[in-house]
Amino acid sequence: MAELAVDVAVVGLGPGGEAVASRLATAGLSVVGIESRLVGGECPYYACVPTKAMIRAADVLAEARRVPEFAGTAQVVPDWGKVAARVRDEITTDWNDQAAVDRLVGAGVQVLRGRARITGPGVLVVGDQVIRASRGIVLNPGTDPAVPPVPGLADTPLWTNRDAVSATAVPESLVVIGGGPVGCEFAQVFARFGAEVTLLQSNDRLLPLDEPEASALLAERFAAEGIQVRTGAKITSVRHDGQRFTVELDGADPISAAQVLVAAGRKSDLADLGVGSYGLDESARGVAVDEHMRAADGLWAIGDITGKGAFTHMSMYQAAIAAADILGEEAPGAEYHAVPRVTFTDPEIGSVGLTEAGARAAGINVRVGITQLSSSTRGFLHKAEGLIKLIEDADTGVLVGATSAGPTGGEVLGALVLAVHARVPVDQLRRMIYAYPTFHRAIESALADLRA
Ligand SMILES: Cc1cc2nc3c(=O)[nH]c(=O)nc-3n(C[C@H](O)[C@H](O)[C@H](O)COP(=O)(O)OP(=O)(O)OC[C@H]3O[C@@H](n4cnc5c(N)ncnc54)[C@H](O)[C@@H]3O)c2cc1C
Ligand SMILES: NC(=O)c1ccc[n+]([C@@H]2O[C@H](COP(=O)([O-])OP(=O)(O)OC[C@H]3O[C@@H](n4cnc5c(N)ncnc54)[C@H](O)[C@@H]3O)[C@@H](O)[C@H]2O)c1
Repeated sequence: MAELAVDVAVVGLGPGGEAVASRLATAGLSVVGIESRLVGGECPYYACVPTKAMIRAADVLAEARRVPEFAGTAQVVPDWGKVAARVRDEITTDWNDQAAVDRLVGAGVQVLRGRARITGPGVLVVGDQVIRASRGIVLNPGTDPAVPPVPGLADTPLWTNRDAVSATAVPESLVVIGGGPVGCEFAQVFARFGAEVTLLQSNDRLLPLDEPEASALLAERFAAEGIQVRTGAKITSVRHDGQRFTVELDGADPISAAQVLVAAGRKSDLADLGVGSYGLDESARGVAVDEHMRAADGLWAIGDITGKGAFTHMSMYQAAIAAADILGEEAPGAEYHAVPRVTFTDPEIGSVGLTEAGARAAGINVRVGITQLSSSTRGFLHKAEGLIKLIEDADTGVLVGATSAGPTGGEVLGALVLAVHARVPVDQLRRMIYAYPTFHRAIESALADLRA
C-alpha cells in the first residue's frame, strides 16, 4: 500500500472542509483533503445554491402573476428548461468540481478522490493508500438524505434533493414527503412551475422547529397557491407500477402521482467513517464536539455531523474555529446562542436563537412581542403577509430569539441576529431609528408589543 505522510487530513470537502483545508495549507501545514463525490460538498451542487436558483425563478413567476393586482396585464408562461439549464451550466457547471479542486490545489492542499476510513488514531485508508496525519484529522463528511422506513418506498424511483436539483422537467404531479425546509422549498418551486403538489408531513405542522405562527403563515400561503398540505400524515406504503407512484395513507385515500420526492431529514454513517478508532460511539447520529470542535485528541469535526445546525454558515463558522485550534491560535470557542436559519420559501421564514417554546422550556422568564407585516406601511404597500416575533428574557432585558417571516424575511433577520448575538438591551433597540417605510421597521412594533 502506498503511504502518504501529512500534518492534517481533512475527510470530506464540504464548505467547512474546503475552508479548513485551505486555511491550514496557507498557514504552512501539509494538508490532504479527501472527497468521495464533489469538492464543495452538498451545498453548491445539490442543496443551497441550486435550490436557491430554482427558488429565484419560481419567485419571479409569482411576482409576475401579481401584475394584474398592481399594474396591468401580463402573460406568464413558465419554462423549466431555463431553470434546468441555469442549474446545469451556471450553478453547478454540470456537476463538475474542477474549479473548486484548482482553488484548493492553488492554496497548497493535496486533493485525493475516494472514500476515507479511519483505521487508527491519525491513520486513514483511501483505496490502496494509507495516510498518516501527524497533527490529526478533521471530519467534514456531511449527511445523506434519509429515506424513511415506509414499506416499498426504498424500491421506487423516488427523488431526493440530489435528483430534484437536476430535474429536466416538472412532474405533472408530485408528492413531497416531509415538511421541513427541504420539503417546503421544493414543494413551492415545483407548484409554481405547474406541478400538482401534495406535501405529506408527519408532524402536526410545517417547519416544526420554527415558531407556530410562522408555520401557520406558510400553510396559508401554500393553500392559496394550491399546494395540498396534509399534516399528521402517516404513510403506510409506497409503490411504483413502472409509470406512477401510489402512496397509501392511514385514514385517507391513496394518492397517485407522477413523482415522489423524499425530504424527510438526513442521516450519517459513523461506522463507515471508522470513528470507533477514537473510542467514539459509531451508532450515534453525530459527532459530539467541544467548543473548539475537538471530538477526541487529534480529531476535530465540523459541519452537519456536529448536530449544531445543518447550515453552510455553521460549517464555515466551525471550520474557522477548528483551524485556529489546530494552528494553536488563541481564539474564542464556538457560541450557539444566535444561530440564524432561513427557509427560502415565500414568505421567507428567518429565525435566530430560541423559539418561545424553547425559551420557556429553558426556564427563561419570557416576554413575547409580535406584529403582522400587513399592519406596517411597507406590508400594506406590498399587500404582503408576514410577521415579526420577538422573545425577550425579561430578567436580563435582552432578546434571546426572534422570527422574521415575509418578503425578504431572511434579510430583515440580520438586525435581529445582531441584537441576539451581541445581547443588545431591548431598551436600546427601542431607541433606534427604523427607516420608513421598510419591512424592518416592523421590528419597532414588535418591540412595543413585548409583554409577559
Ligand atoms: C436541499 C437542501 C437545501 C439546503 N439549503 C441550505 C441553505 O439555503 N442554506 C444553508 O445554510 N444550508 C442549506 N442546506 C444545508 C447545507 O447543504 C449543509 O449544511 C452544508 O452543505 C454543510 O454541510 P457539511 O459541511 O457538513 O458537508 P457537506 O456539504 O455535506 O459535504 C460533505 C462532503 O463529504 C464527503 N464525504 C463524506 N464521507 C466521506 C468519506 N468517508 N471520505 C471522503 N469524503 C466523504 C461527501 O461526499 C460530501 O461531499 C441545504 C441542504 C439541503 C439538503
Ligand atoms: N434554507 C436552509 O438553510 C435549509 C434548506 C434546506 C435544508 N436545510 C437543512 O437541511 C437539513 C435537512 O432538512 P429536511 O427538511 O430534509 O429535514 P428536517 O428534519 O428539518 O425535516 C424533515 C421533516 O420530515 C418529516 N418526516 C419525517 N419522516 C416522515 C414521514 N415518514 N412522512 C412524512 N413526513 C416525515 C418530519 O416531521 C420533519 O418535519 C435541515 O437540518 C435543515 O437545517 C437548510
